[in-house]
Amino acid sequence: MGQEGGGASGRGRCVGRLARASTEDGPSGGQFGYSGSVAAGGCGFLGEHVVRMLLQREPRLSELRVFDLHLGPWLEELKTGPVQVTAIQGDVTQAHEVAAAVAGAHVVIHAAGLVDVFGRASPETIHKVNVQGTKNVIEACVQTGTRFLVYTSSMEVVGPNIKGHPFYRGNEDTPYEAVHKHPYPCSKAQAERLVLEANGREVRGGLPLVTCALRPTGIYGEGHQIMRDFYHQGLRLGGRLFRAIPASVEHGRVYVGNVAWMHVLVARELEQRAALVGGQVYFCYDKSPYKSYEDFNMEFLGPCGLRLVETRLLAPYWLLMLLAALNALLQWLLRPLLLYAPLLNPYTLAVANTTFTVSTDKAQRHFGYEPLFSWEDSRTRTIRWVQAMEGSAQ
Ligand SMILES: NC(=O)c1ccc[n+]([C@@H]2O[C@H](COP(=O)([O-])OP(=O)(O)OC[C@H]3O[C@@H](n4cnc5c(N)ncnc54)[C@H](O)[C@@H]3O)[C@@H](O)[C@H]2O)c1
Ligand SMILES: C[C@@H](CO)CCC[C@@H](C)[C@H]1CC[C@H]2[C@@H]3[C@H](O)C=C4C[C@@H](O)CC[C@]4(C)[C@H]3CC[C@]12C
Repeated sequence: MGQEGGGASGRGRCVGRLARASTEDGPSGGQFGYSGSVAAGGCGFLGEHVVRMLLQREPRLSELRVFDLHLGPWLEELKTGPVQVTAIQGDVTQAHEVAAAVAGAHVVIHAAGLVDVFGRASPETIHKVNVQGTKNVIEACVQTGTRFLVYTSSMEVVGPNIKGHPFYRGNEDTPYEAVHKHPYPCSKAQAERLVLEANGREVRGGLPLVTCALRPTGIYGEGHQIMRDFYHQGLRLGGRLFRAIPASVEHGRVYVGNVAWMHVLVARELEQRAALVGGQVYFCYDKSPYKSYEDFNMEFLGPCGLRLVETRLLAPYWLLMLLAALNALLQWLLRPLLLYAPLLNPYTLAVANTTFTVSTDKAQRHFGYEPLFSWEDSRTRTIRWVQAMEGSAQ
């Protein structure tokens, strides 16, 4: 699955039936049927799976608009199918572009966002894309009369918090001291609140908006950039990765296909179950095992030839904290000259080193969600994807 930000097409260029978002030449409300959907961020890691899942598993769908800042070349292959797929290059921070893309759609799945816990983007940019962008999506629904909105939130809206409190097999009602300091979780928490508060707002035509938020834990699967990074790092280190986090720290993970399926299902069910689902949050879950972040990655990287070397004596936690702090300092010092954004920083270390796992059936109870992919399927698909990567150790 392609997910590189750049995509093949530059701003304003076309892939398939493609439009540049604008209120003048964008899709018009009358052009699309009742079953039209918008997948915002539809060319990202999760977004691509959502797009493909909608096309495979949503029989009522007649038209799909894929809205993204960077369009992927893979959209080309979708134009031959029975559903009318319109790729729209646009920016969620531009209200008029969002409104043009949303006009006349039945439902919007908003998975567009700036996912950055490494300090690549400024806090202002993260806020603009994740918070202002979400405001724009909500206002577009209200102004154009789109009634159903599914927002991709994140586990980080809850935690882990900076105090390192464990969230062990928690659910949507588990009390937890959510403390947001980092720009990314702050932005996701604000955006989620906006989406939930918008539930019940009157949209054009007089009917109420129905919204909900899905909170994935760490997503894995085909197209996962960080998995790719770890794999290449392991190859560079002679087929080894070094354990940095105790195996006892559990990190919640969920397969991308199941996260996509949950989005498609809730988008379908929002209309019939508006009173129950509207204004609700749901963790994304499946049967993936509870493991540490590194042990979980080894489920895929192990069969691809990498091994995890135990280094507790070589790398005690205080040393990791020191390295993370050093990385943060270097990032700040080098900022005027270059972008230094390694995986390890005080925030990522805290997230990786704090137990955060969910155990819930809320999505099953509210809208009949069952994981589409078993753990064995999810694992096999992810391993095949890693093996197919160039430079495989196999
Ligand atoms: N990856 C995870 O583990 C994870 C976990 C929980 C929640 N999430 C959430 O899921 C969503 C998707 O994440 P992902 O991992 O697929 O990230 P991603 O970066 O692969 O996808 C995000 C997509 O949004 C698009 N985008 C970014 N800025 C935009 C803008 N200004 N206008 C229009 N499109 C824009 C990007 O081009 C990209 O295609 C995000 O909202 C993220 O917060 C991800
Ligand atoms: C100490 C390192 C030695 O191997 C390991 C560092 C791993 C970190 C880079 C990742 C550990 C946990 C990840 C996050 C988590 O899976 C959930 C997320 C939620 C989502 O909304 C965005 C991505 C992320 C923050 C994810 C990012 C990478 C980790 C911090």
